Amino acid sequence: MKKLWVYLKEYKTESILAPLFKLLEVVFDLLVPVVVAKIIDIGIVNNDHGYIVKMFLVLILMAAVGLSCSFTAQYFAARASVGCATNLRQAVFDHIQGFSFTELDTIGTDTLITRMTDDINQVQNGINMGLRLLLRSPFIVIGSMIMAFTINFKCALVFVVAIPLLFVGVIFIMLVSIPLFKKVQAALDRVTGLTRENLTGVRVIRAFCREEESVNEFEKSNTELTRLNEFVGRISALLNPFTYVLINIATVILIARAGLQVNLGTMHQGQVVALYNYMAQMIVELIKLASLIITLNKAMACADRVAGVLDIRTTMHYPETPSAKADPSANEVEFDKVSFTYAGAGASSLSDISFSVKKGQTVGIIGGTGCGKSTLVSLISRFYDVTCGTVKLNGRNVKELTNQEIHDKVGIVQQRSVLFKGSIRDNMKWGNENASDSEIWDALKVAQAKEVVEGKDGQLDFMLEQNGKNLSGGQRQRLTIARALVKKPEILILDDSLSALDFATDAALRKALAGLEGETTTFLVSQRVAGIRQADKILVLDNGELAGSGTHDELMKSCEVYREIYFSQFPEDRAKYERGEM
Ligand SMILES: Nc1ncnc2c1ncn2[C@@H]1O[C@H](COP(=O)(O)OP(=O)(O)OP(=O)(O)O)[C@@H](O)[C@H]1O
Repeated sequence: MKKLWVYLKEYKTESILAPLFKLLEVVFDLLVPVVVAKIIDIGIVNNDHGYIVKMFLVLILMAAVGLSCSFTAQYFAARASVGCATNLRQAVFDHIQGFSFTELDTIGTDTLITRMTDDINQVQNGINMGLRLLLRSPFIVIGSMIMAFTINFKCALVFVVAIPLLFVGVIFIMLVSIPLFKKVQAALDRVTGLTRENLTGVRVIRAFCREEESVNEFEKSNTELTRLNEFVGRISALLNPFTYVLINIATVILIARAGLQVNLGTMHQGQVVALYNYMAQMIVELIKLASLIITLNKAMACADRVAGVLDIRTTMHYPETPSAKADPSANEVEFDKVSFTYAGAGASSLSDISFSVKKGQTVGIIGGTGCGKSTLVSLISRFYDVTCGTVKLNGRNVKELTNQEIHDKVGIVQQRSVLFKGSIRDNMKWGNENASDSEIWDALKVAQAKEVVEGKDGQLDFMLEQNGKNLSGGQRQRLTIARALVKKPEILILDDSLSALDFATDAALRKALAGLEGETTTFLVSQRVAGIRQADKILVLDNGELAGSGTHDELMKSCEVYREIYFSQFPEDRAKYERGEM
């Protein structure tokens, strides 16, 4: 929580001026009953029209000055709250960029989205209301009490009893409702998560006719959110009847006492009206204070959640400068007894993996679903830190390399093709921001995406929509491959990223990759033997373990897991193999 004050400190002047102008407004509000009392006790009692008109003009002047103070306070409060929320949103966004995949997996994107949007909006609202009303309401309440004392001591004692009782009630309800607001925001996370999952997977939902199940699941979460909101609402709503009952009892006692004093001749009617007005002002302010407290509770619960994101420290640290020199004679990539377990997962996804790859080699990685292929390649670009063992690039532990160095060296095309809103050129420049158009076209040519881009209006200037949704799946894949090629990586990883390509394009792409200038080391993750058969080295994974490594021919002889994968895809060869013909 303390962390968030830093963002408000930048708006120190506004944060001081907003309540200050609000207090000025309060001074005028508190003087109104005194002026009204004078109109009654002097103007009306003496039938002095001149005095009444004069005081009436004073009232109008006070209202005008009060209103300008109120506008000015609103202006400063809005500047401070919006500015603080903008800085906070930026800071949270920047902080999230530093998270490793482990932190992102652990906290989850849905809650991050809610915290960056709804939670920060609630904080903004809380700051705005707090700056304007947090001082105003108590000031009016206490001011009314003081003014009541200046009018009549005995009657003012009613205020002295009523006000502490009201505060106790308000604080009690506040303490009960704060933890509940956190639960509401967590339920909102779940609704956001479901909404995201359902909207992004809407095509699959329709294809599997799962609309009804989706609607039911959403309804369940939504109802839970409503139930929690209603529960918190009911508790918070207790504030209003509680304050009303107390204030009305106090008013009745006040009028009874004041009436008695008027009869005794120790008080004027105008003073009774003034006391009643102070009591009425207190009611309005206490109701405002009650709803302010609800808003502030909500804002504090949300601020806690936002601060929770800022409190997360990344577990992955990169050195500022490389702490060792690359050894050109060493293997390009080397895994030494590597094991890896995802945070929070019970079982390890990779166990005791060792292999080495020379510069320029093509490595195929094959294995059944969930055997650890993507996990293995994600360790090369240090998306995760190994649990045991070491991953080396050119003889250096990846942990000794700077972030920039790793990302300059390794180009990875992931299973899911992600493109961003913007022109094709902008997307290609993610690979290398200084890439010329001709370098981009070269990469597009290798990725078999040249024709795709040539067919679009404006070619490299063609605007992609969010996630590249105005392209087909295959077109997206080719563009993501081109994007990785633009930076001319020393190590290129294609993580099952040729799956949406037809056979002819797949073959042409592989040929083009093989003909790349320089010595690119390529990792091809595939479920299809045909896709990796020509590789210099094939790694066969089975349930997180390395079941074999070697060329296709070597593995056909030595690795049963590989043979089984091969025969499942080429069943006609099984008989030949059994007859010893291959
Ligand atoms: N972020 C994650 N958190 C926890 N477990 C994960 C995570 N990602 C993958 N796993 C688990 O790690 C194991 C290996 O997953 P991985 O994605 O590497 O498999 P894969 O061989 O690439 O599968 P596929 O061929 O289906 O893409 C699986 O059991 C999976 O459930």
